[in-house]
Amino acid sequence: MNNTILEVHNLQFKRGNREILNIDHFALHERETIALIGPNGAGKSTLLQVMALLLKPTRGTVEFRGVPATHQNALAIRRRMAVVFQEPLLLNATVYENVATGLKLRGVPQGEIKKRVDRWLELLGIAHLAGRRSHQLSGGEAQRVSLARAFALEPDVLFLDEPFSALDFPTRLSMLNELDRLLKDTEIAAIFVTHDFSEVPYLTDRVAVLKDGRLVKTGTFEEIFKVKPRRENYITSLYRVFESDAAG
Ligand SMILES: Nc1ncnc2c1ncn2[C@@H]1O[C@H](COP(=O)(O)OP(=O)(O)OP(=O)(O)O)[C@@H](O)[C@H]1O
Repeated sequence: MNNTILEVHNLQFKRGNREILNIDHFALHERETIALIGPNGAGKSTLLQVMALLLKPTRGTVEFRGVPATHQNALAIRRRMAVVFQEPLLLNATVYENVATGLKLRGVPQGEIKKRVDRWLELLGIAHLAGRRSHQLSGGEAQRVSLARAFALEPDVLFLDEPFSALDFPTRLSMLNELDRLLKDTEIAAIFVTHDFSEVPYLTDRVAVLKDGRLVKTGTFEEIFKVKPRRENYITSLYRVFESDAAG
């Protein structure tokens, strides 16, 4: 496929002497959603942060639309990306200001900022919270703000690091469905990190399995799990994906 938006080559990431990641090649394509899964400590968050240019690899390259990231172009590339973390990390300000701030920093004109913020607060069902300060929000509301902030940036790539793991089950389910719809509508490419297999069928064109810092499998949901993706809880049947280390 030549519609690659983000790609890593010959990647190694070390903390001190300890190798955390060692990945020959991994690519995200335009409009694609990849679920990055693996056990605790496999290196999922680290890989996400390396791909989002928040951590510098010890060796190897991250390419954005075929251009290797360097010290000189990293900021410009990062402005084409947005990250949503497990903790919403909101500013101590109103919901509106939280969504608007990134746009101000990017020099988006005032009128356009208002249009975009209003649109995304509406789409995420939090328009009524625009004037509410961040510390007065529930966990689910705060994560909606965090998603609105990311989508309002109109990124080319969205990184999601276990964004819903702190939410209760019904909230998580509705957020997964909404996020799936928003990604389809906007055609933003995304990497979604989760260690909860029940989330995988919601946001997946392909699945990448990371174990001990290595990519042990990539493929469609069916190729990886040998079952059709259905939006229900697969927890027990899906553990077999970790039984083999064969790359694929
Ligand atoms: N700041 C840090 N300093 C030292 N080691 C770290 C740091 N952050 C992560 N690690 C180590 O790097 C390895 C990979 O961590 P990472 O958070 O990327 O894994 P993960 O797959 O996202 O795990 P989880 O599912 O538990 O979130 C782990 O062994 C972890 O202990």
